[in-house]
Amino acid sequence: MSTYIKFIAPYSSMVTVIEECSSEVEGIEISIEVGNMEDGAQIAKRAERDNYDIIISRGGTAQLLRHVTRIPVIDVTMSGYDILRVLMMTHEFNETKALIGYPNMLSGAQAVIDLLDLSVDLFTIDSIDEIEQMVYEVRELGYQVVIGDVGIVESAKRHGMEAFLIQTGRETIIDALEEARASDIFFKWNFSRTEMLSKIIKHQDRDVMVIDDQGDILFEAWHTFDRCPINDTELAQIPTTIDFNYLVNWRYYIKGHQQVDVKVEHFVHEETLYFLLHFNQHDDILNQLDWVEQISVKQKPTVIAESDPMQAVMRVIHNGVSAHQLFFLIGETGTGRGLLAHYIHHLSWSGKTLVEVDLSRCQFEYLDELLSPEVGTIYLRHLSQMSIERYHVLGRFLQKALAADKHVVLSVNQSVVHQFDTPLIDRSIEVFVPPLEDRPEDFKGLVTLFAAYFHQHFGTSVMKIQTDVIEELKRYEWRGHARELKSFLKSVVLAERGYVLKYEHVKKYLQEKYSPRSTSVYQLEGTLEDIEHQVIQSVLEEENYNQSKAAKRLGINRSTLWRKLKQN
Ligand SMILES: Nc1ncnc2c1ncn2[C@@H]1O[C@H](COP(=O)(O)OP(=O)(O)OP(=O)(O)O)[C@@H](O)[C@H]1O
Repeated sequence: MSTYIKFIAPYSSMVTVIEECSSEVEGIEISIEVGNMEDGAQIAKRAERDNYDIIISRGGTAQLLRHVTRIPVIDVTMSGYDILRVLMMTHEFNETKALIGYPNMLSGAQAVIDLLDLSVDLFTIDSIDEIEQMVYEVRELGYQVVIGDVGIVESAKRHGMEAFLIQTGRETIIDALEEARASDIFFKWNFSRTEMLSKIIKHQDRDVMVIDDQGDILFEAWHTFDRCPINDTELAQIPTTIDFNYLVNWRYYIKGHQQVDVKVEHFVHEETLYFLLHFNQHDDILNQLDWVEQISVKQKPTVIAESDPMQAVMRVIHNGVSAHQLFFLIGETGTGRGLLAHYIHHLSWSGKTLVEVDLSRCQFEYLDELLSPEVGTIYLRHLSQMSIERYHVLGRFLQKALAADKHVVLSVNQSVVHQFDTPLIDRSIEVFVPPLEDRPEDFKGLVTLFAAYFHQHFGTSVMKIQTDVIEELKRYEWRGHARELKSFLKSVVLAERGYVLKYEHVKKYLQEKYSPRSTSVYQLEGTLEDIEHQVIQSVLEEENYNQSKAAKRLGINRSTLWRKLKQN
């Protein structure tokens, strides 16, 4: 793209030199007019209307033009050569000579005069307004010849003096033309970049970024995000992995539980490739499904397994986890199947998410969403409440899940392997989780663990449990297994003020719990949540730990009941 230059020459003899020089600078189209000061100002105004890119002029005229036009004005500053030429030319004259000019021009002139031992005196002016007065004073001082710029020469002539104009040489004009061209390129580049960025802002794109082909950031604006949600390495990879056959490329990043979608558009501007990135936080669909709960298992779950049957369970899990992906945890509700599912997940996928799925309420058309890369283990519950026709859909999903390298854990009350195809079953293990009465050796560990848990979570004071408390607890029938034991213990330790959980105390609570009146007499201690929990436990007991029946009686749905049970 050419640079259109209006050269306003302050004197006519400059025109020929400019014409000669203009062919030596590439990329310019030049139009020359002669006009000093006010005449020059009129030319500049016309040049602005005619859309010239840049004006070049000299000295006082250039200074004046900067006030009358918005087009950039380049000043052809006088060089040492220009001054040297005029001084050499006037050297032969014997008349006394005065060089009048602005300070910047005179400092160079003084050096030339000193070096060549010339007889010229210098007189400084700071503005055009001082010209007349200075020329008058110089004449009064007896000087016969005046050297200077156009304004000074004209004034000297008016005062009847001999005057020599400092002419601009070729090299100075070429310098000015090159400067005009370089400045114009810079202005245009800057202008179009600003225009491009303002277009982006006008579109009100909120989370956007413009990067160049090196991945360097030129512009960024954030609204949903605090800052760029992808890291520097990911950002730098974008330009190198774009398919230019498409106007728009997409990139997806998993950040925690969120998916970040990046729409990448590319465009060429001034021969440079740029990328416009729009960032979107992808709605986490799993979050919206109320039959799915996403859990991050950060710590290895503590599983009490002192008893032989529980040790056998742990051995099966440890030995099977590397070669098997599908686990059937067979046992009654409250025996710890959920805890074991977390444990299995932690063994292989501690950095990923575990999703708990309530099959009784599952929308099967969304099941594939569970196969997203951040999910490590899928824990399926309430299979018995899923309609039998769904088995083949579930079977297909299990195959896909195993192919996607997930672990799947199913908690069931009895063996269901006969419902599935052989290829699936070959990759599965059945783990029989024993009822609490079959593992009395675990009571001590469980009671200690639960007491510590309540101390941590509710600030209860019990730190130590008397041995006969454990023995007493073993004698009772815990139909809700570990969950019921935990719940009972919660009521007891909440009421306890001392550090030691004593036999008499526990005995009293057990009697109340198992007396016919117990279901309607609640401990009105603790928070509203604690009292609610006692009510839930009583109803569960009365319904023989059938959660569906209990939920129905309490007027809440099954998943709410389950969540409430889990909170404790
Ligand atoms: N062996 C164990 N060691 C430590 N805690 C246990 C153990 N077994 C069960 N628990 C605790 O008892 C409570 C009930 O266990 P869990 O929820 O795992 O049972 P579940 O068999 O999954 O029952 P449901 O299917 O009804 O939820 C949980 O708080 C769990 O942490």
